[in-house]
Amino acid sequence: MLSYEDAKVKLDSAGQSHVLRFWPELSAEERDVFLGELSQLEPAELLRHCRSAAEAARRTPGDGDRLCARMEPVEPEFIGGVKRSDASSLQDWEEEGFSQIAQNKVAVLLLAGGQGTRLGVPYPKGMYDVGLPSGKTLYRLQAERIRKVQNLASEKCGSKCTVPWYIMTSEFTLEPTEKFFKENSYFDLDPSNVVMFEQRMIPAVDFDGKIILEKKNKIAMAPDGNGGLYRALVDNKVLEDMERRGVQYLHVYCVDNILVKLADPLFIGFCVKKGADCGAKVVEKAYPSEPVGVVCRVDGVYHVMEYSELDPEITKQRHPGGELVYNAGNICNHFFTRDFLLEVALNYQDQLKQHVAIKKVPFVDEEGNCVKPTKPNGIKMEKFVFDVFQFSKKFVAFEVLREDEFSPLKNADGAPVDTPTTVRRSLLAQHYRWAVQAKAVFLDEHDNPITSEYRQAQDGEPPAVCEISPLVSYFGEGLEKLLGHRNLKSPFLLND
Ligand SMILES: CC(=O)N[C@H]1[C@@H](OP(=O)(O)O)O[C@H](CO)[C@@H](O)[C@@H]1O
Repeated sequence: MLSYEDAKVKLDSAGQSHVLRFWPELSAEERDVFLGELSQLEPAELLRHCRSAAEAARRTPGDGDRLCARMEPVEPEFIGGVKRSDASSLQDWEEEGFSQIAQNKVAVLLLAGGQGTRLGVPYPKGMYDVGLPSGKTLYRLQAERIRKVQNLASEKCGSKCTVPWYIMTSEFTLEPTEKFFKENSYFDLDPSNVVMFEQRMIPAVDFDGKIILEKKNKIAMAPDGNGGLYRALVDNKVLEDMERRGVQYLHVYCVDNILVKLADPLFIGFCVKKGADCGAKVVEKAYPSEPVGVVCRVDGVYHVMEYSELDPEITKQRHPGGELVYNAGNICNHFFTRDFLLEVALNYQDQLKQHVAIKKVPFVDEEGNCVKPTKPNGIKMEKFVFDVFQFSKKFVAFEVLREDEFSPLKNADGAPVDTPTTVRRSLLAQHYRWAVQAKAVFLDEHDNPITSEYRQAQDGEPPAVCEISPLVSYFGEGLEKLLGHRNLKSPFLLND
């Protein structure tokens, strides 16, 4: 254990002596906890971090503007996609994806270290129950899709296979996530194929580069952003684990999209066939200020400009036909080869840009009272997962349909978009469409078939409540024999 003297030297050398100012008031137990936390900080790194946070905070607005000035949209012909490609190419890519899955070469990696501040729940977002008839949480839906895609690949290719599930958590989410998985018997996945690891935390600092104390014996820490992935892969020897299992391709995604297609064979197959080392799924942006990053080029290199750093005027630009110029919305679904990740881990992870988020960070004042600030007082530095695209030798983008693949849970109910209500609706609307496509007939409360006109309603609640277990259908397939020409009453739940 670090001694008080060592901690003092460490903090003094990083210009952070104030961190110990409440030391005389702490109990023996509180001191131990504090020293335990401080022992994890490395002085040189700490100094660099605090300095660069303060510098970056001074520089941010101009920096974003400079990048925006060098942005260009990606050429439409560069983007592959569900609407853009012919049926036989789509089939070809999907078969390729299934074949790679069947050979145990594909894994999924979930980014689940975030605190879900906007959603406002004190537990990991993946544990959220959005109010589906089945009561399934986001984690359960994802686990069941993994089980189903494994089964589909095994059936199609005649060999039993596994899609390992890597889950990057943080200090906030690791314990509850582990507990939740155990309580739910790993959703019937083999626990040895679910690998949880933790990303690093870094201190939040004030505008002068001084570490913020959250309590008298606790530094305000925050996860290092989803780009902390690359460091965490090294810290936790995850790439070695992938090598042992023979995994070559990785589908990385963030936890909050209820429609996520885990290990999507079409996307994987597309990327593999194109010889890509790195890829991103995109959707057409819904409106100029939609909070999604934009896939574009900066100085000719593929890049995602994050919504928080985009000039609002640029987001409003339109082509003469009315379409947004920067239309390729990032849905945080990425493809990487293991070789590419290895190269990033070895050569580039230190070069990843630090993005600055100015936040309200709770702190202790001079008298030792805990204060919840009313205006931003601190800087959290974050790395972004997509900032490695610039190192790619062959980057591809693949456009998918929003109504089929993107509905994220970001905000609490009451907000206009991306709430438990909107994501529940998106899933139920998709399942309703699948059932209707499979020629099911929904009956209204008077036992009359719901008319086709009614069926086509896109906004709001679907005309009937229909939920289909991912264990029955991964993406709408195989439903005709189960639902074709059946009369169904709402709410209808199709379980395995
Ligand atoms: C750093 C990062 O990955 N940001 C992503 C991520 O942002 P959030 O701030 O987590 O909502 O998810 C968005 C899609 O839901 C995507 O558009 C954006 O680019």
